[in-house]
Amino acid sequence: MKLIIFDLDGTLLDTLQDLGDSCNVALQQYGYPIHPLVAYKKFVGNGVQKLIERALPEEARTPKTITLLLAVFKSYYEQKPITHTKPYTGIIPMLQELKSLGYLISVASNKYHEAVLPLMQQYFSDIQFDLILGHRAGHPAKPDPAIVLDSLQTLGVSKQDCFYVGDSSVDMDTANNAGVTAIGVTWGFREESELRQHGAQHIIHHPQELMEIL
Ligand SMILES: O=C(O)COP(=O)(O)O
Repeated sequence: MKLIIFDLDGTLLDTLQDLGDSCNVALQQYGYPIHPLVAYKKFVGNGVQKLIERALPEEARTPKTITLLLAVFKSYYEQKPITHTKPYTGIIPMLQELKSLGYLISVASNKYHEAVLPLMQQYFSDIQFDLILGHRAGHPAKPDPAIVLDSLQTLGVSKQDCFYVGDSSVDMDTANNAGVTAIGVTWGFREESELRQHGAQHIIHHPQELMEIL
């Protein structure tokens, strides 16, 4: 059976504005300069702790400050209604088609696991994902291949039957580190050149193009 593993932020869901807004609220609360949304395209990808670290001025990137801002970020991100997040155009029909053709589908995100689950419930409750994994404390984050290898083991799939789909260098590195096929998507947060430099074996510009590769 073939497994398609999807990254979440920038691949299935456009989460940029809600992430950026939440981080800007935290920055503002402690008197640090905020960023335009476009800057967040480069900050997202290695989990929320890294997002906050990158958003802070270099001299303020201490563990204590990051922890303080992280608490504000999480309370805002988890409590405010998620208003701007949405699946990219064509994602839902593509997922439905994969399921109807018998593929296994899963999510492997660097977003903390507790935030991944409600988002999946809110936007994909009609689609039966076979596994959903966000970043869990004590587990290495992507680009470490552990999350992919765990998924393969849990679902009983071999590497050659696994395709990993993502929008960033972190995703391409993760797929290559795990030894599975790396598919880069250009509708997310990063440039096609970045995906190619990090070993994308295929590049797609619209979700429907995925079907041609599988
Ligand atoms: O939270 C992040 O930084 C990125 O999450 P992702 O792995 O779903 O892109």
